[in-house]
Amino acid sequence: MAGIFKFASKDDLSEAVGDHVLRVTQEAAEKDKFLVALSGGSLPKLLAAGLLKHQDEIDFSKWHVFFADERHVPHDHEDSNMLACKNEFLAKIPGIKEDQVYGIDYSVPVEEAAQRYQVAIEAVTGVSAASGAPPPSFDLVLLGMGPDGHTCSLFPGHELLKETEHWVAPIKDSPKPPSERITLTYPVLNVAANVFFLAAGKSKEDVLPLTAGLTAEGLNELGEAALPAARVRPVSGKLAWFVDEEAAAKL
Ligand SMILES: O=C1O[C@H](COP(=O)(O)O)[C@@H](O)[C@H](O)[C@H]1O
Repeated sequence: MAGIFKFASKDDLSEAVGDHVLRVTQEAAEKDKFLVALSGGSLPKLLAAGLLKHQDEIDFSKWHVFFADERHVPHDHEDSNMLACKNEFLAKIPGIKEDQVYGIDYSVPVEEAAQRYQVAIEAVTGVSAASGAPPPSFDLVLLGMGPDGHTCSLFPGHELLKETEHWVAPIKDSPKPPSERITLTYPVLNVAANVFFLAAGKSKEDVLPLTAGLTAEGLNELGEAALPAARVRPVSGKLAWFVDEEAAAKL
């Protein structure tokens, strides 16, 4: 089972995540690049206060910000995960410049957009998928989870859960609109150095025991039948869940 941190309110949760992000950046102080993947949904709002609180202590100049998943829409579209993150905190942090934030190319078909996003990750990390090298390790991946147990744009029962080759994949039939999206895949998620899930609210209470609360043995037994969020288990990185009391009611 992952480390689970439980809080009385969303504000407390946000503050704790901010403290942990600060700690992780301090631990990576000797690195010249800090690779982050952000999510959309409820996460940008949940994360904002905690992160902004530490904006003078975190060296954002090293940050390269990608999105764990993104909807195939223009950058100023209300469904854009990047826009949500910009509105909530990215645009409020002077240390993060426009060219440190990697949006998808929505002007090309979603398959091409996914491929180009992987190329963008290759360019920043210097790791080439074609060379057969293992995927690069993000320093910090911040994930949300839907009430159905999806995370990123990895949905229960979807073919993409079986992806073993690509780091970024397109999806054209997302059960949650909009239908076209790109998403990081397990090969890259599960080599991250730190994965933090943020989950708050009653709509998550039924799914928390099946994801955050699932033991390693339980995961082994379920195998591919486990919910997408439960299958994010970094092989040597750290996994932590930040949840509020409402979400944790059935844990
Ligand atoms: O569609 C998405 O949903 C998930 C979960 O969203 P939430 O509102 O239930 O937190 C989110 O993590 C993902 O980035 C987003 O594209």
